[in-house]
Amino acid sequence: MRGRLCEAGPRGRRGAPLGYPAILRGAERRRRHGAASATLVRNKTPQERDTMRLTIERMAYGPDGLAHTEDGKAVFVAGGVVGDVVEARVDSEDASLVRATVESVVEASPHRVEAPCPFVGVCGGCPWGALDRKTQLAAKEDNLRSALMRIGKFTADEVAALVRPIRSTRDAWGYRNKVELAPSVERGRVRLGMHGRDPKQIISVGSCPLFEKKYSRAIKAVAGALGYLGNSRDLSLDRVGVRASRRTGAVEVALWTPTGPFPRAHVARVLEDALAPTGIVRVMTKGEQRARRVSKVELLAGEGSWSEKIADGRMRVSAPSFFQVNTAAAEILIDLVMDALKPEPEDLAIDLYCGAGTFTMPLARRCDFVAAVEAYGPAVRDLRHNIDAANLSNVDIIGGDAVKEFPDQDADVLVVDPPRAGLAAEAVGLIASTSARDVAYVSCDPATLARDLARFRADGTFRVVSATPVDLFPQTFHCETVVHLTRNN
Ligand SMILES: C[S@@+](CC[C@H](N)C(=O)[O-])C[C@H]1O[C@@H](n2cnc3c(N)ncnc32)[C@H](O)[C@@H]1O
Repeated sequence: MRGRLCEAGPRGRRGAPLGYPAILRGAERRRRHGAASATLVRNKTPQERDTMRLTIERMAYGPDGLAHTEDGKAVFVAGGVVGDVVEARVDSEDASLVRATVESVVEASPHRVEAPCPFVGVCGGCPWGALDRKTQLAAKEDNLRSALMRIGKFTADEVAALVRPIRSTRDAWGYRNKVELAPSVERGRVRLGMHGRDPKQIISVGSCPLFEKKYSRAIKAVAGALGYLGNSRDLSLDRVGVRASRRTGAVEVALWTPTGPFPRAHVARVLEDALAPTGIVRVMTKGEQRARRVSKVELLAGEGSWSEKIADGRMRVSAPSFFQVNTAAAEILIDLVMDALKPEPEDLAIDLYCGAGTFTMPLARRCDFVAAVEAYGPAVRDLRHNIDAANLSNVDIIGGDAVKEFPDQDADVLVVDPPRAGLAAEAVGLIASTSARDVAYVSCDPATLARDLARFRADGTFRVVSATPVDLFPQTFHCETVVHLTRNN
């Protein structure tokens, strides 16, 4: 196995991490399975579990490959890559679908590659890491087309005309400016690792090839320092965020804990010795585990927020605020939004779900005035800071819900970038009530995007000009899309 970047973890036969399918070769394959075939067979394993031989037909919108049983039932196959013939163990089955996990690859797909991490398929970070990039990109385009047809009810001809080729950056690995580590206790010792495919499982890794290459040491240093400290003191860590920028040199460690006593000075000293980050903060939360709210961000050492250069500006982002995890690909989003809106110096703009200002700042540099709406307090404060630091005085920052606090001012151009849930149902009518000539919809979920585009179509004020997928998250099924809508005449 090339380039073992991750250090420890669960291992199966031949030293492969558990969950990582064995690829059978030549005689061994023929002995165990006969000639590879696309037909499904059901055998009992020694553990009396059903296994199936399946051909993976395509990648699902999710971590798995998709296959079908002989009677046409969909099978979501963990560890399967489009084109593989696999022997898969059935994990669950109901009336409509089967979930299965690859036990062995009988016939490896020509699209299968060796990933630079042995935890592909075990760790939740890069479920498509064993699939070549070209096929990943094609699968993301297909998934967008499929959502627009199935959910948005666009015809195949309409979709063919609307969906542009996917845009991507060169970095297929090492692109993430942020990772999150979670604590676990193994044999009485505290460890920090990544969430597994099964989110309850924590995978101890020494580094992650998705994380910013220049700071590949950071994960091991933070996990080692906090694991060491956690064995002698109760840190009550919920999670630890590490953000790093090769452009500014900023490295921030954010420790998420409930309110209460915390060995601040000790933690800061140990982390500074281990990593010398530019900032260490503690994000204090309160409330029940599932619905914890941030009550305060406490500075432990250095700077209280992380900084990044993006497009023609610089942004500061505090630990709880959203920031696009792939800065170079986020610049493609900004270009696509500006290409769609073509803002003019006398234009009024609205930026809904604006975060810390990724689109607000480029709009403010090009337009006369921008009204920017964001619900999350820390992001509103970051936006205020970013606008001031950039000497921009033409932005009205509105803290609140994008629908309830929809700006009173009119707009010539408008951008929306909602979370995965997409737009609130009332948003389409509110957007249609402005005189905006063009709208850019930035989406991280093809399904809710397709639903919302159907709503725009039903409303009739705007029509879709183009939908451009952007590969913001290589090695995963996630895909960002920028849609350009223009006013119907
Ligand atoms: C996908 S992020 C985009 C942020 C920003 N446009 C960017 O690219 O950095 C979505 C943002 O919407 C905010 N948000 C979530 N629900 C909201 C709501 N109902 N009204 C306004 N903002 C909301 C989140 O806090 C988050 O900052």
